[in-house]
Amino acid sequence: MDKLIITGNGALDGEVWASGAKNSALPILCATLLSEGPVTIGNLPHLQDITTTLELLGRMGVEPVMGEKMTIQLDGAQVRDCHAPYELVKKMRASILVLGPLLAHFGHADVSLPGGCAIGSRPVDLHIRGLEAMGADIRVEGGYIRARVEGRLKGATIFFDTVTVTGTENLLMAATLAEGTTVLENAAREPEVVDLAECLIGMGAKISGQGSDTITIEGVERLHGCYHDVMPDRIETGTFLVAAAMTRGRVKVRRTRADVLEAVLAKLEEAGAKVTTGEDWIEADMQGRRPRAVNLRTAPYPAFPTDMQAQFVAMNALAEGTGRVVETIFENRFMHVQELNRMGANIALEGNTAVVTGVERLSGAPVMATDLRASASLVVAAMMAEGETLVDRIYHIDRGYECIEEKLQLLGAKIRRVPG
Ligand SMILES: CC(=O)N[C@H]1[C@@H](OP(=O)(O)OP(=O)(O)OC[C@H]2O[C@@H](n3ccc(=O)[nH]c3=O)[C@H](O)[C@@H]2O)O[C@H](CO)[C@@H](O)[C@@H]1O
Ligand SMILES: C=C(OP(=O)(O)O)C(=O)O
Repeated sequence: MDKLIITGNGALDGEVWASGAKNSALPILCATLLSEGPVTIGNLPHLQDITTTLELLGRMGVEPVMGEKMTIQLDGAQVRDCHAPYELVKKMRASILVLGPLLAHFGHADVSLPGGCAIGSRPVDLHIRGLEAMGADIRVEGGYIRARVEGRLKGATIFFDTVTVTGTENLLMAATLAEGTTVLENAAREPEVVDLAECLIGMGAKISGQGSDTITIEGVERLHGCYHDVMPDRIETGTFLVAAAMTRGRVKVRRTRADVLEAVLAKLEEAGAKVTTGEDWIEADMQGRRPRAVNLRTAPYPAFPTDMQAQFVAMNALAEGTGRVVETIFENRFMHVQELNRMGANIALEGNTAVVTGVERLSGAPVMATDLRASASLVVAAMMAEGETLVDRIYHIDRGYECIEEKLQLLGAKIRRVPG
């Protein structure tokens, strides 16, 4: 197992680029199962989760064709086996996103239940209820979701009890090939849902309202190929900007979007960063100042994203004052707290709230990555800790951050990978 070794080196300074968004690329790869022609996807990030998804689609019969400039072409017409096995689904929860497309296009799907993960129980009951409302017959047996439909799915009005990102994406994809109109109410407004909808529209789907909490889909009989570029990764972007704030430095992220990061940028400004933005870049400059601790509460978009919570806990750990960080999406997304405390942080957990009192210094220590963003928070903290930090189990970080050590080295960090 590879490890990262980081030596605290003070202020980051420089420019880096954002990769394509993992949480957009994964649903878009699954959406190609709906197509009857080649879909070409550009700006795909080079990540373990992408490799796992391509392996999953490959098992179904879809052979990726690699093109120039990191493009990949996939054709849903090649599908011959509508089955997502446990051994792949357990590696990556987003595999559940093949359920809606397979059922809508081929009338059946056997998809392993993803189960929970380190951050929470992560149920998929709303995906199943929505597909049932569209006429599917679904049984859960032997750890698998076995879904069948006679003819086409039927359009329906579906109200989500809770805002669910993958639930919205699964039903959005299923509805594109359903008979009649589907209305998704209390739908997720996340930019990655909008990116998926735009790709589906390119494939010939009739969708309106994406980005609002009511999405309307007029089903069509078939979808065709198209070209689509994956949007920039707002969470990777935010992680680099927090690293600037944490280290009292300056980081400019290029090839990104400021309009999808408003809640995060507002918190960086509250922490004392000078934030400037352009058409496709964002810069955070702390001008040597220590950050001020911020209070925040995670919630569905456009509120503060749960995927940035751990990184802000790390920043608060070295900030001036005390910040209260409330996690409302996942019941166990504070695994980084114990590891940060081992580095000298002063963080107390009170139910779903981390009370973070900033300390003057953190010290390097051997720590363990427990999930994707927890890992990112440890890396960010290590860059400002005294001495050396060894981050173990970094396969978590490789799921979501492309070339993490190369990009941080560009900014002046002392970080290297040690093969395990
Ligand atoms: C709303 C939200 O912030 N979603 C986050 C969630 O998306 P992801 O799609 O993984 O999770 P959901 O959005 O589906 O879950 C949101 C909430 O709804 C609940 N739920 C979900 C589906 C379901 O069928 N039943 C149910 O009860 C979950 O337990 C959770 O509390 O994790 C991703 C990875 O960290 C983040 O990128 C998303 O921003
Ligand atoms: C937890 C994450 O991803 P996943 O839903 O794939 O586990 C994330 O992107 O922060």
